[in-house]
Amino acid sequence: MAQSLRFLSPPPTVGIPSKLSHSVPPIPSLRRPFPCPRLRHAFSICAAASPSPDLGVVPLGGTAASSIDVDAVTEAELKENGFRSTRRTKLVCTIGPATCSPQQIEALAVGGMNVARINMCHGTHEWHREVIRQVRRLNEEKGFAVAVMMDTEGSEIHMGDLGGAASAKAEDGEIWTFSVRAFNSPLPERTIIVNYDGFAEDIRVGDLLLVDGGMVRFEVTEKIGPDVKCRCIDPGLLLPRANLTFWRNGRLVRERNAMLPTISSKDWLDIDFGISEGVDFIAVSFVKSAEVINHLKSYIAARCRDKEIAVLAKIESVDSLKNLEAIILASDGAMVARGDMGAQIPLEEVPSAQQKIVRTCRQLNKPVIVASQLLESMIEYPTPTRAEVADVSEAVRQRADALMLSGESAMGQYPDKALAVLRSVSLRIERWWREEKRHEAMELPVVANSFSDNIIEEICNSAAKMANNLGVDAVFVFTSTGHMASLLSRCRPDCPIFAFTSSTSVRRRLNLQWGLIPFRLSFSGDMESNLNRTFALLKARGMIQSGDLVIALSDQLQSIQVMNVP
Ligand SMILES: Nc1ncnc2c1ncn2[C@@H]1O[C@H](COP(=O)(O)OP(=O)(O)O)[C@@H](O)[C@H]1O
Ligand SMILES: C=C(OP(=O)(O)O)C(=O)O
Ligand SMILES: [K+]
Ligand SMILES: [Mg+2]
Repeated sequence: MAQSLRFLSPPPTVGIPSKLSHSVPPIPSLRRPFPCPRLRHAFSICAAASPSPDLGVVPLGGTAASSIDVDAVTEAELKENGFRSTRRTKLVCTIGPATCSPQQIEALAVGGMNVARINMCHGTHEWHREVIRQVRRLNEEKGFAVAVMMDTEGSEIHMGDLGGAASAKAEDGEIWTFSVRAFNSPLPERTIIVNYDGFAEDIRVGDLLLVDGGMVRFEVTEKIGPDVKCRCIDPGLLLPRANLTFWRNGRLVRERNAMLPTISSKDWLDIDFGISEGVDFIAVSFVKSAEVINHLKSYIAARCRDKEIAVLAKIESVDSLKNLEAIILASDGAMVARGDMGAQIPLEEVPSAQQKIVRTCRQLNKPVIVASQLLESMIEYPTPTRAEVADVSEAVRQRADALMLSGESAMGQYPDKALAVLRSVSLRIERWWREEKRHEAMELPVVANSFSDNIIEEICNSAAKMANNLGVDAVFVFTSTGHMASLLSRCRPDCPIFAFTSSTSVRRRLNLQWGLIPFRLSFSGDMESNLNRTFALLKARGMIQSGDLVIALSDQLQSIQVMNVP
C-alpha cells in the first residue's frame, strides 16, 4: 500500500524563467535602506571603560567579555531614528539564483533581512552549503545575526524539470501528457513527468489537475497506462518542479498520496545536511500531526546535543488545519504557507485560516511567519500592486512575527525593492497602529508548566504592561535561553525589546521574533554590573542616551527595574 515518491534530478541552479531572466540590479540608489555611511564597519563594540581605545576591533565572533555584538543596520537605525521607529515585524527572504552571491546576500541583510530561507525543493547541497556559509561569514564579519532556515521539500507531488527548459507555456485547449514513465531526454512534446508513482492510479477522468495551486489548470480526459492525458482549461506558464494537486467535485482529492510520509527519505538526507551545516530553523512542509514534529525534535536532540535547531511547522494542508493547536504546541513556531494552502482549501478560506494561525501562535507563545505571494507581482515589476500592500499591512496589523518573500527574492528581478516594500509598509503600519492605539489587548493564556516558569511569565506580562503605561523607551532583557525575551515579544509592547544573550545561536533564533533587537553580550548574575556595562557599551556607540527610560529584566533575577539611563 505504501507509495513512494521518485525524486527527479535537481534543476539547474540558476535556471530563471526566460521572461524573468535579467541580471539582478545592484542595490537601488533610490529608496536606499538606511542612508548610513558607516555600514562597512564591523560591530563588536568595546565598553567605553575598556582598556582598548579601538572601538570595533574586538575579535570577530565577539567572545571578548567587554564587547557587544550588533550589526551596523540596527545601530544606524537606533542612532538616527530612535527606539520608537525600529521595525518590529521581522523579514524572511528566500535565497535563490537572484540573490545567492555574497554581494546580494549582504544587500538583503543591509535591507533588513532577519532570516535567510533555503528551499530544499530546489538546488543541490553544494549550492545550499555555499549560501549558508555566506550568511555565516556575513554574520561573523559584520555583526549581523541573520538566521538560516532550511525548508524541507516534503512528500508533495510535483512535475519534473521540463527537460532543461526554463519554462513551458500551456495554451487553452492543448492536450498535455502527464506521465510517471522514465523518459530519456529530450522529452516528447507537451509531456510532463510526475514524481509520484501512484499518480495515474489515483487520478480519474474528469478530475481537475492544478499546477502551482491553480496558476495553470487541466482537465483529465483519458488514462492510458502510466500516461494521463489532460486538456488545458486555464492557460499559463509551467515552471520546473511546480507542484500538482487534483480536485474532484470541487474538493481536493486525497487518495493514497495522503499516506505518503511527511518527511520523505530525501527530506531526512536534507535534514542531516541541515544539522551538519548548523542551520537555525528547519521548517517542515505539509505537516499533518504533532507526532512528526515530536519525532524530528527528538531526532535533532539526539544528533546535536550542543546546538539547538528550532523546528517550524508549515501549516498548508487540510490535516494541519484540523490539528492546528496540537501541532503548534509541539513546534517551536509555525509558517502560514499560503501557497500550498490555497491549493488545498478554497482560496476564500485562506484569510480566516491565516488569522486563526497567527492568533493561536501568539497565544501559545510561538513565532509565526506569514508566507507566499505577499508581493508576487514584484517578481516582474518594480512596484507592488495596491492589493499586495494591503495584504502586507493586514499581516503586520495581525502582528505576525515575520513576513516572508519567496519567488520575489529567490528568482525575481527586484529582490531588494521587494524587501524595501516589506520594510517600509511594516514600519508605516506599525506606527499608524501605535498612534491610533488600535491594537486589541489579547487575552494571553498561561503557557508556563511550572511555578517558576509562571513567575517569569507574570513578570514579562507585567513589565510589558508597565512599559506601555509609563511610555518607556525600551525594555532590556538579559536572557540565556531566549525564553524570557520571547515571552516579552508575545505581549507585543509599544516599545522595542533589547534582548541580550551570550549565545550567538540564541541571538540568531531571536531574530525571527516580533519586536526583539537581539544583541550578543556576555553577562553575569550581577544585574547592577550588567546594566552599568550595557549602558556604557550602548552609550559609547550612541545607541542610547542619558535620560532614556528603560525597564530591565533578567531571567536570573525575579525583579522588574525601571530606571533612567545614567
Ligand atoms: N535554490 C534554488 N535554486 C533555483 N531556483 C530556486 C531556488 N530556490 C527558489 N527557486 C525559485 O524560486 C521560486 C520560488 O521559490 P519558493 O516559493 O520557495 O519555491 P516553490 O515555488 O517551489 O514553492 C521557485 O519556484 C524556483 O523557481
Ligand atoms: C511556503 C510555502 O511552501 P513552499 O514554497 O515550499 O511550497 C507555501 O506553500 O506557501
Ligand atoms: K519547501
Ligand atoms: Mg508549500
